[in-house]
Amino acid sequence: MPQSASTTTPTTSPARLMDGTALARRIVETTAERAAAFTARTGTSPCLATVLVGEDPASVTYVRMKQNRCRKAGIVSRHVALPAETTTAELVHTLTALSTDPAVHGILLQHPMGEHIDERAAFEAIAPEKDVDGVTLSSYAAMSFGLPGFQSCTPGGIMRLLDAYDVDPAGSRAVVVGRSAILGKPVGMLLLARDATVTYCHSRTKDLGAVVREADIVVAAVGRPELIRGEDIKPGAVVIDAGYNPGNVGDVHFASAVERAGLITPVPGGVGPMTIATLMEQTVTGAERQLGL
Ligand SMILES: Nc1nc2c(c(=O)[nH]1)N[C@@H](CN(C=O)c1ccc(C(=O)N[C@@H](CCC(=O)O)C(=O)O)cc1)CN2
Repeated sequence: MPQSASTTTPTTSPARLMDGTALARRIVETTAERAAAFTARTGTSPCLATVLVGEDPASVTYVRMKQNRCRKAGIVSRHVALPAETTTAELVHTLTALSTDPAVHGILLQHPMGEHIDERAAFEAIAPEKDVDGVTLSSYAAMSFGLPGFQSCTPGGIMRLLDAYDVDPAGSRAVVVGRSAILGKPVGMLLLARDATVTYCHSRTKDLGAVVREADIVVAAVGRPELIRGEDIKPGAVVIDAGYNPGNVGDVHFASAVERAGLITPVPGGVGPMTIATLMEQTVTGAERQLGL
């Protein structure tokens, strides 16, 4: 029976790890079966277009990881590499072309894209039915109302992890540290849609530690290495570390947090693999929907 995060018993033993690698592997296996069935029925494979502006080394790595996972899942990947000086208009043109190409079922625009680009204009050039990374306003509306639609991949992956570990957000106090468009904001919306009481913290939040100490579920999504420390974790809380920092360091100081949390995601091996598994799954869902299957 799902456990409400607000009723998990405070613990004095180290937290249980939430194994994102294992869950992601199972999701990709199931996705590969669905992709094979799609190919058998339609004579064409699900296709994900990845778009990268510039050559930021971390982004290059993430896109490569997505392409590798596509191969495992039986998804064709088509990559569009654009120079760093690409304008918003040029990027919008590329995304519009992919949006109208019937051979492409999903579009991933790697983030960040460079300060000169109007990020919202770029994301909105992705057709909602191909928005398998959950970044358009249409997808945000679906997430905030708890309606079917594509979820932002890291937030969607986090919700899957909570479900897999029988954590029911309903009635719990969830604190999201960070308010980015692809992570903090949407994960808060998904938690709210599942009846958590959600607080967002950000750079202007006063006494961050005091707010975090109230949380039954903490989602750290701010991109500040080891910002959240064990002393700020309520005993028995569920701690989700969604921080991507150089050197595979999360936003949570793992060694101290693991001593207080009830459940905790490691970095690496927690939220990261779930991000890509969610992308694979949603790409096949997009392909199925577009062909009316
Ligand atoms: N358009 C998007 N841009 C970005 C997203 C996103 O979901 N959509 N998320 C992040 C980065 N990211 C994917 O793009 C990502 C980061 C990390 C991982 C991951 O699996 N990390 C591994 C460790 C990897 C390693 O060993 O080098 C882990 O945590 O276990 C996946 C995806 C920003 N941009």
